[in-house]
Amino acid sequence: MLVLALNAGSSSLKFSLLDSIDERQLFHGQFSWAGSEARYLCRSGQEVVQDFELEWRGFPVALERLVAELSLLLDERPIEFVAHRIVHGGPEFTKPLRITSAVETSLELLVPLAPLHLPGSLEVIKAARKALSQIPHIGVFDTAFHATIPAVAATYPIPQQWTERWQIRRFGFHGLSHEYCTNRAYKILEDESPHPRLVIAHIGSGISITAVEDGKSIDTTMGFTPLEGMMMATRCGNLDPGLMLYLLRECSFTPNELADGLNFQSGLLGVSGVSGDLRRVIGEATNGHKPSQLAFQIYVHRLRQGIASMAASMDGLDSLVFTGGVGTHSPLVRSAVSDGLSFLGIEINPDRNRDCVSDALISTEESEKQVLVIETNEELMLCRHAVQVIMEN
Ligand SMILES: Nc1ncnc2c1ncn2[C@@H]1O[C@H](COP(=O)(O)OP(=O)(O)O)[C@@H](O)[C@H]1O
Ligand SMILES: CC(=O)OP(=O)(O)O
Ligand SMILES: [Mg+2]
Repeated sequence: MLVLALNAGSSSLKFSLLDSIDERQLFHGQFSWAGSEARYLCRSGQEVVQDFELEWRGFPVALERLVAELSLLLDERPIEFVAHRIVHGGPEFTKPLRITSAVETSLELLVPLAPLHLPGSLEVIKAARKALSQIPHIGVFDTAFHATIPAVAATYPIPQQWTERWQIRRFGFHGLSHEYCTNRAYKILEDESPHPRLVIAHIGSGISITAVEDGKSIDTTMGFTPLEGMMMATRCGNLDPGLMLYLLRECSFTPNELADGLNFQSGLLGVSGVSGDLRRVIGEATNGHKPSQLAFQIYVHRLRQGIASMAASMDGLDSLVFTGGVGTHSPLVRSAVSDGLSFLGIEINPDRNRDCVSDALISTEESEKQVLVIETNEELMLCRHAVQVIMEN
């Protein structure tokens, strides 16, 4: 069966066409949300078979064009179902399911919990259900992998009545990526130890670091929303809640202004004043731009704290995994972060780190803990979960 997997993130929409039988990825590409133009590559394995530009007039146009291009390339072999990554499932959705109009309506209510993600996701779902109306569409939730987080790590220390009345918990995100990396790391490390305790650092536009024990998520740095935790591209990450009260009460911010500032104007962009794209921040920092240098330092400082805190949740770690756009492609970030973690028994080999083509081990032979770089594959997890839903129904 051919499955179209659509992964709507905060900075991009990635797509893959997979054969669910042998899990081969026939085409893979991505649109950038930013700008008025979208460019994508269709890949068959590593070989670029299509490379063309689209005029960006919203996702519906792009999707129609994509479906048309794919059917030509597939020689009319039909797409049999679509799997959608949905970042927030809230308390209601903890398992993958078939998307109906009622599900869409429930997801609209969750938009305030993931304002950077769900509006784009809903646009994608609506357009895809229209363009491919005859086939099932399955929603797979980023939050689902974290349903195993125990109360001690999932509960905020706020009045219990609030927690119960508004079903508040630390949900956690990037579940598809953490799940993929868990399976992949276990496979790579199978000769080393049977059930290594993993700290998985997913570092992309959004960042979450997860503690995985016996294959299960037991703690993670993102919480009720994807705003908690690390400093991100445009998101602030952890703040003193007292600061938000101060900004609201004393500095005449409205809740909407605060939400906009913390989601879209903070993080790397906010501190550097340059960009949320780490490559640009590093470029400016190298040229001596002081705010970009500070942005990079805070970014790394908080990543070290996040990794160490996840290790503490498991009484230590056996292996550290870097993944996500930055984790996979930036030797600089991996070495800067690891340099401050020698107290955890982490030591990376500079040559392996620099030359690494993932998936690879980059720790030294002497390092007490293994450090891996894994190229995540959220689209494959989307396909697997969606197939399960189709089989069960
Ligand atoms: N070589 C690199 N060095 C630093 N950052 C990189 C590099 N390659 C990609 N990135 C960053 O990765 C981010 C995208 O990560 P990704 O996980 O693909 O994003 P998304 O969160 O949209 O899924 C971009 O913001 C880009 O800055
Ligand atoms: C949850 C989240 O932040 O996702 P992304 O990194 O894809 O924006
Ligand atoms: Mg992503």
